[in-house]
Amino acid sequence: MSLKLPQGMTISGAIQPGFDAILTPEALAFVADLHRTFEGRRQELLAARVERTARLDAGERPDFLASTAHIRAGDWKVAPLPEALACRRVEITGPVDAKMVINAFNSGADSYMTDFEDSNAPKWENQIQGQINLAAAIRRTLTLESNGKSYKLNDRIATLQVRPRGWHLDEKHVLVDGQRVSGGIFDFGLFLFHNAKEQIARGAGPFFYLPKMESHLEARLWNDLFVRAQDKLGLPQGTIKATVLIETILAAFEMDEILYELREHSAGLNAGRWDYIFSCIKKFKVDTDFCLAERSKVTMTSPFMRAYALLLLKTCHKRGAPAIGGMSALIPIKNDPEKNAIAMQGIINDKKRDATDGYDGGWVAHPGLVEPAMKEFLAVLGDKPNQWEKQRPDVAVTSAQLLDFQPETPITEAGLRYNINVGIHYLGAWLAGNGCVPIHNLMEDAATAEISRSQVWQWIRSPKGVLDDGRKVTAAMVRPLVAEELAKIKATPAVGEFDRAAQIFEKMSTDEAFAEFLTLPLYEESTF
Ligand SMILES: CC(=O)SCCNC(=O)CCNC(=O)[C@H](O)C(C)(C)COP(=O)(O)OP(=O)(O)OC[C@H]1O[C@@H](n2cnc3c(N)ncnc32)[C@H](O)[C@@H]1OP(=O)(O)O
Ligand SMILES: O=CC(=O)O
Ligand SMILES: [Mg+2]
Repeated sequence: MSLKLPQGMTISGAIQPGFDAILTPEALAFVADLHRTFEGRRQELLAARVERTARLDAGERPDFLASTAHIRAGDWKVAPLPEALACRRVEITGPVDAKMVINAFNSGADSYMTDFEDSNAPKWENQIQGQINLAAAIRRTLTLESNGKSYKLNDRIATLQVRPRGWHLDEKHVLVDGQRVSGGIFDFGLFLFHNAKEQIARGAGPFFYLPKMESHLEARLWNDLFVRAQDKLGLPQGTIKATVLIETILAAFEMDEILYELREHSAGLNAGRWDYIFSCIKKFKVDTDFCLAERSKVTMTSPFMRAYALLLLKTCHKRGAPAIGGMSALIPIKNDPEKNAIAMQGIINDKKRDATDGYDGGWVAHPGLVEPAMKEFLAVLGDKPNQWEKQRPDVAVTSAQLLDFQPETPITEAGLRYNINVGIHYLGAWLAGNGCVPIHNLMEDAATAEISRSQVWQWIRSPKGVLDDGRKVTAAMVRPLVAEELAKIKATPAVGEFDRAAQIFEKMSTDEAFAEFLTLPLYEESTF
């Protein structure tokens, strides 16, 4: 099947039946316009990340910006939100395949964040089929027959929010004037073009989640993109609403500024804890003083995570914006009631803490978690849809608290093996086109896997990368463990390209250079 493409655009992805309904000449022309208008700025902002990294590597430490002190001190609020975004006690998230989409919409959650990002491997087919699924779901025509089960949408479904890819990712199958299009612009542009008017007519949307930003200038780029997109499509300015994930340590110092940049389009902030931990490791990876304990010991009650969560909450409510909690990686455990009860208690504790702090809602990974999470928010909110009015004058978070990276211990052989095992398993699944998998009874996606692989890299290099029995973590220690953990994974029924994944994992952990994102070399490597 061939497509009619706008001038200057080429598409190398296979055009399967039905893809032409999404890749229409008009929608592609809209994407090309956004690309031509904003690609220069995206590249400048990506270059600014590289410069900032060099300064951090040389010992600079982030702080609240002097140049934007007036914004932090100012008395302003974000624009009022539509009714459809007032109640977000439980938000379920998940990748864009048809079964997940239907199950998430029907899950009983208030909201559903559909994910072209952390939980989705950006295979060309996943991206376009995901757009097809969402367009059909919005029009209430999405159905599926699978494994003898019939899936269709309930009368009452969750409010949709869409997470496009972050600024660092390209869509390699689509070139405009010989340049790759930004993955985020591609996902956002196609979704908005096909669905904005339909969603407005139905009373909810278009709403987005924006990932992995590192500065308020990156938020300004999204805002400018929204303004142009609304103009081009004849949508009233301010129609688009977006929640920003604060999931980098640098963005934590610019929460007010990010809300301010997006104030006509803001739907608040979300505490994206997994990428946040990864970002801390990445940004301070060469600091010989910095070294976090093994993954399982770094939690929302660790000092730097607690400071970040409270600052996010306080900032949002001061600005009249929702504060949404992140996701525990715990998921229901089948066939083991005891372990399952412990996992459920973990979810309960997580949501209870967020709700009691003042958060308006939080994310869950699985439909089986909607009810327990909802119970904790209902216990605090009662009949109210949110607690935006809850201010936290008692909270005063300093730079030092945001940078108080405890705990540093323990690092055990089991923790090292765990990181290697999860890293290989996740990479293997991703290369096979699956961006979210259960591993050792936890949800693993691109963000959680980043922690695993970056810890191994850092422990090899940091003088503090020492096991609790006194052995220094080294490349020579890691290499045989890679082989052993690979063998364990291959002995399970798990599906993935594990041999290749183990090679990539070993190279990424032992190479001198640190790969900025796991998904960048993987995307180039992948056959999709
Ligand atoms: C760091 C971050 O970015 S967090 C946000 C990104 N991560 C996510 O969104 C996590 C999404 N969650 C998932 O992908 C899955 O829950 C997994 C991979 C963790 C576990 O999946 P599974 O092993 O298939 O779970 P399980 O077998 O218990 O699923 C039971 C049912 O629930 C469905 N289900 C599970 N998770 C979800 C979900 N998030 N949304 C919708 N449906 C879901 C399954 O499709 C299955 O449906 P079926 O009974 O009709 O066949
Ligand atoms: O996207 C969420 C995160 O925790 O990372
Ligand atoms: Mg994330």
